[in-house]
Amino acid sequence: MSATVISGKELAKEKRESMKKEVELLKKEGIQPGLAVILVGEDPASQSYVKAKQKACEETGIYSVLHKLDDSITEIQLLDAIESLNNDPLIHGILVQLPLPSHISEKAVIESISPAKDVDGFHPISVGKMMIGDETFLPCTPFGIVEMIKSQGIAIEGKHVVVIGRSNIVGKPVGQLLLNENATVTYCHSRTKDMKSITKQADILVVAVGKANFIDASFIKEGSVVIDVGVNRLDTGKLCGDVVYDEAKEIASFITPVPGGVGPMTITMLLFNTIQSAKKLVVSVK
Ligand SMILES: Nc1nc(=O)c2c([nH]1)NC[C@@H]1CN(c3ccc(C(=O)N[C@@H](CCC(=O)O)C(=O)O)cc3)C=[N+]21
Repeated sequence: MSATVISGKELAKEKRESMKKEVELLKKEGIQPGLAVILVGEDPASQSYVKAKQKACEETGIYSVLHKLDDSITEIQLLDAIESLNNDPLIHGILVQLPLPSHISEKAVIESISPAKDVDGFHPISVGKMMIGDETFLPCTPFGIVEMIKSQGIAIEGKHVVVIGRSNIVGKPVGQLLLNENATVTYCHSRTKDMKSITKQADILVVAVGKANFIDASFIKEGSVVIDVGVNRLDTGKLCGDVVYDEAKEIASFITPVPGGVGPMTITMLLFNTIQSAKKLVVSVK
């Protein structure tokens, strides 16, 4: 039997429609959610992601500003730009597009963003709160993945989740969020021995490696849920995930496609976090 395809694109569309209504109501209260995106340099992939984020803001009624900075900028200049956005009352969310040029410390930059405007959820304060289950901005890709799983009525509690990848922006936090939902979580990574024997036990397999065709059908348990976080641009220009989709689709019960899967949900949760941030301000003004 062929798996049910979880369309991130469709779910994103639904969520963005209801967020648009929420933004209209907020505007009536005199507040328009505002997102600032900082892009350093000319990387074509980063440029296209940033464009997609801006378009999504526009469609939802969120105010967005793009700060395009030359890649010769110094770290101090970038930190100054962030500081002025931290103090800008029209801005509720700040996103610095990663990766940054190698002469700039990503750690210093992330830590300079006010935790109150950290809509990416990358600041150590946000990460710590997520870890202990306190309310905070959740990182957009992991948050989007949890929403996709829940949208299908799939129970997470008690399930064996296997995450392949341990990056700070996807692998580690997606495991933590699913643990918070009472899953049993195992992490696999480049030093894992006999990865297949572990992934074969996964009820929910999250693949965040960044290598095209890394996971074929032989790694997947019959009837499992396969979440493909990979965004790999092939030489042909085609975008593909980390999973051999056509094979996996015949074994899994649910699968996310690339494109049209996790990517559009990442942007949607960024909009969600920006609206949440603006709402906190409304409450504090009242
Ligand atoms: N501070 C920061 N926050 C991020 O959230 C962040 C980042 N830096 N750096 C880069 C990654 C990557 N990322 C994606 C978002 C959407 C799609 C997306 O919507 N992809 C479409 C296809 C897009 C295309 O065709 O190129 C899809 O999968 O259907 C992909 C990748 C956010 N990132």
